[in-house]
Amino acid sequence: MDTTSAHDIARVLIEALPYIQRFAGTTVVIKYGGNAMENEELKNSFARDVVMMKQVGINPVIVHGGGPQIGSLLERLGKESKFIQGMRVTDRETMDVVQMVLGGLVNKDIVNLIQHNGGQAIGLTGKDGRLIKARKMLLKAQDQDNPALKTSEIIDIGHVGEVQGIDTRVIDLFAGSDFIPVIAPIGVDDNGVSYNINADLVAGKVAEVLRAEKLILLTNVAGLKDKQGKVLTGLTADRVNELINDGTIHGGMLPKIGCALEAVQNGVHTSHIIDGRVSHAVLLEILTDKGIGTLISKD
Ligand SMILES: Nc1ncnc2c1ncn2[C@@H]1O[C@H](COP(=O)(O)OP(=O)(O)O)[C@@H](O)[C@H]1O
Ligand SMILES: CC(=O)N[C@@H](CCC(=O)OP(=O)(O)O)C(=O)O
Repeated sequence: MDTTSAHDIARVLIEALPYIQRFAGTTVVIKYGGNAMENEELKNSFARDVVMMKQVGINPVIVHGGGPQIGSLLERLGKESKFIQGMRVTDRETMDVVQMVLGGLVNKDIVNLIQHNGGQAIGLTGKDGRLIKARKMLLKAQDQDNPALKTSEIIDIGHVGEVQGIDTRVIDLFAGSDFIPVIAPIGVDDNGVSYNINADLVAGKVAEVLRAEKLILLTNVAGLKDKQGKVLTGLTADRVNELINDGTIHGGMLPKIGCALEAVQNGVHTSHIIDGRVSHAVLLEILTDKGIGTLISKD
């Protein structure tokens, strides 16, 4: 190693020091999904980031998605994926596939990845310790002429749930230990019925109940963009509502921004929508002066 690169390393470590001091002992909830979960190099860089965070005293809690993985198994089984307002229509058979893919394949893959990169991880679904209490999502139909408006008609999308409550006791077990919890977004109701829940919604609620310092949502774009494609940051509720009303925010970004905003209004310090296609995106957000992506705060 020459002196220049040794100096670069020293500079980077020193830049990270105030952030390590500030965030040590806090909880950071990360929604892991998209490209960062499909590309080998990005998978390992994500796992290293999480292991590094834990090592410097931050408590990462991972909530993962897996929509594309569910879709590909359904396709192999000859079943078509159907989404209404961003939610997967989930009949009984689809619910079995969701549980196999999210609770089995994807969850254990992430646990394995973290272990392989030098950390300790435990995989959970919302059924373990009844961590995620769910209820059936009652989806209101959209007005045909104006999709931003909802009608009173309820559409039945099967076993799709929303979070009714999070029992933090299971997660609390890990706070003082070396283990990083990895949570699959499957919930259960009072009658033991299982529900498929959008992973962004679960991450937002988990961050709220844990009073997390940060909620970080990894996605496949550089952040929330304006109509010209410029990434916006430093957003508050008023500005986000303007961007929703003028149509700048639409599609999959709507629920994402919704839970990012709700989280900061319910006690999370900041929410971040960041680019999962960038290697070490999580560490760049947490431990550098510039940060990356879109930051949302209460005021
Ligand atoms: N204003 C916006 N800025 C950025 N992306 C937006 C915006 N409005 C809509 N989108 C769309 O939202 C998508 C992200 O949502 P989604 O695909 O559901 O993400 P993920 O699969 O990571 O949960 C982007 O790929 C983009 O197509
Ligand atoms: C109800 C609903 O739509 N659930 C999602 C759960 C997985 C998820 O949210 O995955 P991503 O974050 O990768 O999209 C689904 O079945 O696809």
